[in-house]
Amino acid sequence: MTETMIRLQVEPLTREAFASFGDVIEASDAAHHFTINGGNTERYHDLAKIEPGSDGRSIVSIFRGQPRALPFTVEMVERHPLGSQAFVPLSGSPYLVVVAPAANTPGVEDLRVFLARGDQGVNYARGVWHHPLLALDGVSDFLVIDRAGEGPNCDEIRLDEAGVIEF
Ligand SMILES: NC(=O)N[C@@H](O)C(=O)O
Ligand code: NI
Repeated sequence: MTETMIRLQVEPLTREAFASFGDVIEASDAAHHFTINGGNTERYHDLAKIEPGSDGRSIVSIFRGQPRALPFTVEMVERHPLGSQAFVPLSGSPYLVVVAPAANTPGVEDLRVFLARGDQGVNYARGVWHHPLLALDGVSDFLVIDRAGEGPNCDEIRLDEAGVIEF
C-alpha cells in the first residue's frame, strides 16, 4: 500500500494568526505608525520583538534562498532556543512559513503553514519550531536578524510523519 502523506493546509499570513509564533513585519495600518521627517516618511514602529538573549548579540545577514519545488515535503523542523530569528524578504516574492509551538516536540499535526506575501516579514520568537527558509518562485534574498553568541542555538528534529505542501 502506498503511504499517503498528510496534506498540509496553507493559510494566509496575518498578525493575528501568527501571534503565538512571533511577529509579522509589515507596513500595515494595524501597526503603530506615525509620520516623521517633516511629512516625507511614515514610520511603522517597533514591529518585532528581537531577542538575542542576555549573552548574545543581534546580527544582520542576507540569506539568498533557492526556490523550493512544489509539492514540498516537510520532514524536519528546527528551533533556536537562545534567540529569535527574523526574515524580511528583499526580492518581493512570496514564500512559505512552516511553524509549530515551542512547547513540546512537534508532530505533523502541530504544523501550521502560512503563505507570506513578498512585503511581509516574520520574526520567529525564541524557541519556536520552524522549517528553514522556504523561498518560492525564484532565487530570493531575505534580510535576517538573529543571534550570534555562545552556546548551541539550533535544535533540529525529524518528524515522525511527514506532511506535504501543494497548492
Ligand atoms: N541555519 C540557518 O541559519 N537558517 C535557519 O535557521 C533558517 O531558519 O533558515
Ligand atoms: Ni531558523
